[in-house]
Amino acid sequence: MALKLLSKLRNQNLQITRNRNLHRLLDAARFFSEQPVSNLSTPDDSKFIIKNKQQTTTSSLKQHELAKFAAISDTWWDSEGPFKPLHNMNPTRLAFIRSTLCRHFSKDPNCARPFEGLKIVDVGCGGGILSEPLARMGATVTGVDAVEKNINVARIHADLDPETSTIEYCCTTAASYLAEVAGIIERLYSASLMKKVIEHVAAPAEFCKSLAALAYPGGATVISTINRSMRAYATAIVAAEYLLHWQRTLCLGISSACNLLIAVVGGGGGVKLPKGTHQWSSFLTPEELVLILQRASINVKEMAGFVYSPLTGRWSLSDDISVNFIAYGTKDGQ
Ligand SMILES: C[S@@+](CC[C@H](N)C(=O)[O-])C[C@H]1O[C@@H](n2cnc3c(N)ncnc32)[C@H](O)[C@@H]1O
Repeated sequence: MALKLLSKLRNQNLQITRNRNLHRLLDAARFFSEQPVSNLSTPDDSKFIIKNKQQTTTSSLKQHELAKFAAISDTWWDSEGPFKPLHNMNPTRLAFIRSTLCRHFSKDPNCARPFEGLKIVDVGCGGGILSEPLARMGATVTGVDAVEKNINVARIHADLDPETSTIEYCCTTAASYLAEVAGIIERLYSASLMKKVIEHVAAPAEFCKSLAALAYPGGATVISTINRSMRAYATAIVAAEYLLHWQRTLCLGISSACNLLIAVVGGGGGVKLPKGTHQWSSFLTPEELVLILQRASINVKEMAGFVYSPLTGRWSLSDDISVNFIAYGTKDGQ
């Protein structure tokens, strides 16, 4: 079984930024191929089981996570607020999405509206920070989020510009949305995207299955998330959520030391996040994500990391996937 999976992964011609990463992925594949899919879900899934007449499904919702986003929903478009990291990362993640989707759909990445003719679903769209530029690039965009306040903010903001007012926003989960469109090929998408969401859901494997099913056969999926590494713990949690909070109450000298530490470990992006935004145990390693996606009929073709430069205050794409990373995959079939 493990060997079959390994050779399948090798045959996929996975384009990963470093061979070292490819070996790590294959090693992990050997381990995870022996684990049932349910082991890749968080232990508190049982609280979120929804039963209906036909089947038992595991809901992707973590109510306490959703409450965190609802509480700060009016700050989505404040580029200096809690969502500053997402605003800062946007050009970099859009560059990856533009290059991979243009390659996949044979579009010209250099034209003004490269996504003309593509239907894209942005799952866990929040206030629409990513959905809006996708619409400006010509895509027909649907944004889906489980928090009503987020969807309201996204709708109001998108309506301010005729180019983004075309975005369709729905307050629902990926699974419920899928139940609506399942079996109607015209309602499926060229690409399904999920940015910084999987680390907030209860059942990542189920969630990815819904995400994959929203794309038509031969379509694409792009996912970004945070690696469950020690470095991610140091930067995305300790530095971004705690040190920068303490910094407010400490003297200037210590404050500079905090900044230096954050700059040295990198990846925190020099931004202050609300405490409890992330739970390290909910992060997935790239190896786990590849396996989960594979089981959802998505073959990961390319992966890249995001790194933050404290000198320029900017994010860029890198071969370092130890903290923030993004993956592009294609869906089986034509
Ligand atoms: C960190 S935000 C990311 C927002 C957006 N994708 C971006 O990168 O700009 C995570 C979003 O996922 C949403 N979310 C969490 N669990 C969800 C679920 N099961 N179904 C749909 N949305 C969910 C939250 O409400 C929140 O808006």
